[in-house]
Amino acid sequence: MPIAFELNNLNLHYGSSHVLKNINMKIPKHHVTALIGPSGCGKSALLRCLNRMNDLMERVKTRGSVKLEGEEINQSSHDIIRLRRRVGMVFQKSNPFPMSVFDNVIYGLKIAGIKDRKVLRDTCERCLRAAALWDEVKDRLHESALELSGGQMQRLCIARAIAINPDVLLLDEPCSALDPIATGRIERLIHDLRDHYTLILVTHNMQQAARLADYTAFLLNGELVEFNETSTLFTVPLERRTEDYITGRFG
Ligand SMILES: Nc1ncnc2c1ncn2[C@@H]1O[C@H](COP(=O)(O)OP(=O)(O)OP(=O)(O)O)[C@@H](O)[C@H]1O
Repeated sequence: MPIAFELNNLNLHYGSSHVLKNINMKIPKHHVTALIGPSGCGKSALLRCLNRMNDLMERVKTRGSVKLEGEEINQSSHDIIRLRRRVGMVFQKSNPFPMSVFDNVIYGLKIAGIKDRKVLRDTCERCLRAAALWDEVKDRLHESALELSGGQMQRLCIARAIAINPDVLLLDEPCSALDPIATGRIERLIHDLRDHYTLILVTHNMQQAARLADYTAFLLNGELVEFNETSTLFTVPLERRTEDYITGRFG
């Protein structure tokens, strides 16, 4: 199976705390992989290793190898701008820019110097359709994005992330601030996007991981305890610690 990311002996320290411990995993391409585990176990830290967002933090030290399609990204000489173009990110709290819906979606293209109005218009429509938002906003493209609902804002952030044609989308608890209806829409969207992108999802919600993910990784205290097909991990976990977590005995 084609692999998007390959992690070998990945270690991360924030100051004196050892947050990720010898992580080894291969994340399949064009599938949904969920990262689950109790609060503070290192899910977001691991996600941030995949587009080097940890570099923005102070007193952080990353050791080991992270390869994206065979290319080492965890070295200072790696082109971070290119990496972040290939690996888009959507956060827990949607963060539309204070500008119109249209300008939000095409923001990355404008930064890249694309000015052709037709290209910008077509990209905007294509990405809003892909994010299942077009019908709701097609008559409000030039209104402020800050007037959208929370769920619409989150889909707008997904549209903005895919406008620059990434290979991978990192989703850090994208539904945690949403009601069940908006969550359902985002879940359907994630399901549909897997044909075109590699999706890696941090979630607190085990039902969500079970519904959406092809593969699930269970982390505990910075260790990768188990990484398997979701159906296997939730029905016949190999590790006692996984079983205890998914059956609610701790966490
Ligand atoms: N900027 C930082 N500086 C120092 N320590 C940090 C920083 N960010 C996170 N940590 C610590 O790293 C560990 C892992 O944090 P991380 O946010 O990855 O956990 P998580 O599994 O995503 O948790 P949650 O589910 O609560 O979001 C925690 O102990 C946390 O306190």
